[in-house]
Amino acid sequence: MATHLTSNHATPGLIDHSISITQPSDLDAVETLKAVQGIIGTYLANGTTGGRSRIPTPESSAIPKRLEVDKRKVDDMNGYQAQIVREAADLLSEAVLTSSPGKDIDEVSGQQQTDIKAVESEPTSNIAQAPLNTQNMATDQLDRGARNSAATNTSSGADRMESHGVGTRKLNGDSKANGINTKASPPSSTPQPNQDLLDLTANIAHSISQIATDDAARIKPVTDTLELATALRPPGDTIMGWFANMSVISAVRLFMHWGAFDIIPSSKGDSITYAGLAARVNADEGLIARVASMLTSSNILLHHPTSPTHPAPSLSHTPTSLLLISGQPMSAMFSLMYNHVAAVSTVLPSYFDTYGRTEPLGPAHIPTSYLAGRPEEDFFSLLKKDEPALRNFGLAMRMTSKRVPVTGVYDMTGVLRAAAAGRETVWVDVGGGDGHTAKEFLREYPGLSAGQCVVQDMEEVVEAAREQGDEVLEGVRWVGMDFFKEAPVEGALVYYLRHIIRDYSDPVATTILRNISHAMYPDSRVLISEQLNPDMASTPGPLPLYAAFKDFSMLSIGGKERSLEQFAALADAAGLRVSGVFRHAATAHAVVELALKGAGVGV
Ligand SMILES: C[S@@+](CC[C@H](N)C(=O)[O-])C[C@H]1O[C@@H](n2cnc3c(N)ncnc32)[C@H](O)[C@@H]1O
Repeated sequence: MATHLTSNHATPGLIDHSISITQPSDLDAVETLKAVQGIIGTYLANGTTGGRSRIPTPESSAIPKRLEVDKRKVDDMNGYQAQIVREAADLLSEAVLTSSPGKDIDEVSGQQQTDIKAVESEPTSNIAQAPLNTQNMATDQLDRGARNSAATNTSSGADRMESHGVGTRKLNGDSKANGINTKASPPSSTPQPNQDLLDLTANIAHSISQIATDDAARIKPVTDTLELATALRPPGDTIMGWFANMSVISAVRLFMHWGAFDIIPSSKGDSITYAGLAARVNADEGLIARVASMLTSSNILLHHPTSPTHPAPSLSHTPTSLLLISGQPMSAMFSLMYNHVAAVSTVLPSYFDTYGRTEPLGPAHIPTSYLAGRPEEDFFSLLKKDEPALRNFGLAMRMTSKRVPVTGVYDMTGVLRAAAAGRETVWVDVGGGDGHTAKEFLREYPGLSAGQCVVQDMEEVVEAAREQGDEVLEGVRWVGMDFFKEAPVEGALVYYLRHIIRDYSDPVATTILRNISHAMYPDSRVLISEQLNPDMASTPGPLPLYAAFKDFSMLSIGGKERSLEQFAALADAAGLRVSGVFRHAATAHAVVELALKGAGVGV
């Protein structure tokens, strides 16, 4: 993965490094989005000229009240692309024609017009290879766009059209998202496109141009696409959608519990009859059909009616259901989320009635341990006593390294310099689990040797990891410890905490950091690698939904996601200071670097 490191000294005294990823683009998706933009662009270009409408009147239009898809462009595409373009054009034309041009538009300086040609004429490769300052600017705008646009997730589609439309975007200064020029043009009495939706489509196209094969970079366009869908969906359907989701989750849970995903043949083209599956899981065929219906309706499994190739109704896997087969990290994560978020949600009201309406302080007396009937335990001590659950947790953590970047965020120059100079202990992975993240660093940076690395975790975890005998980790020093009580390795260059601090409340997180601070040398650094929330007080609009959900789910175990200001407060309480911030462009993930207060330049 090629990365560019840039520094942005926006906050005095704080180094803010932003990573932009230069990757090959997903051309099919980009072309599709560009075609959608082209349609919107054509509509806009025809729609207003100096205030005079050039849109054909409904009577003279061959396809009245619909955007006319450029037939030649669609014919050039493959069937799937063409279908997406037609559907998008239909959806957008509905939104365009149903959104009210009145109040919002009058409040701003006239209808804005997106100059889509600027994007269309720029080859995708140019977008990916644009000068760094341009890329970072675009990314920054995208991030702000995501935050602003996430506002709509909490309001109904109808509210959104009225209160989060053109006017809001304009007021938030977000009308030039992604470097796409917007021009003011006089208001027109003709029904006008909703600029917010057009900006969002442009955002999506831009984000897709940045993605390659890693899941992390796909999150942004997916989130924006969901927002687009939310904006276009009638409000009642949004709520009905939640009900449907609840049933999907129940059905997935049942199929996992019955081992049904494991029994459906996983090789391409293979299927199993409903009757066959029912027999294998010892269930009634009618029951299997009803549960499976939730999964086929939501495109998790594929239904095959009776046909020459399927003598009886059958089921087969999709790429999604393959991830739910036991032993897959995503399947492990589903169990984790089900047990510690979905199931815990049923006791949250009584938990807060019992403990008071305050953030859980932890590490014990958290919603998860309350549900388990052992409130005096903390999350990990509960896990330690349940061997399958502990194994499942370790497996689930592997999934997070696929979706959230491990390497490629922090600038490793100083680390590699210290490694080359022969420093005894360069890297201590605190709460490093089975060493899967240490392994990624060792693979990515051959200059760092296993003997210079330590992986610390609870005794039980370290024992199990050692037994795995992973080749890449050979030579790594494994240390069983309790980070609430100690930091047994002194003077390492880096104390790396990935997804540790977020598991705990402020007082507990401070204890962990303070213990580490006692082991640090003046040039040592703590690296906190996790989600970095925007500051709620100064950011217009709420968190992106994905970021909010991650924070809310941490509530169950007494943890939280934090902003830079919150990390700075933690650091201060632990005798440390924030010395750098390294953001990942495609996700909300970052590495926050801490140094001892008063220590000079280090890494
Ligand atoms: C959320 S996981 C993160 C694992 C890994 N850093 C990653 O990013 O995948 C938290 C880790 O902290 C470890 N842990 C929990 N309590 C601990 C304690 N008191 N002392 C040391 N390690 C602990 C857990 O066993 C687990 O491996």
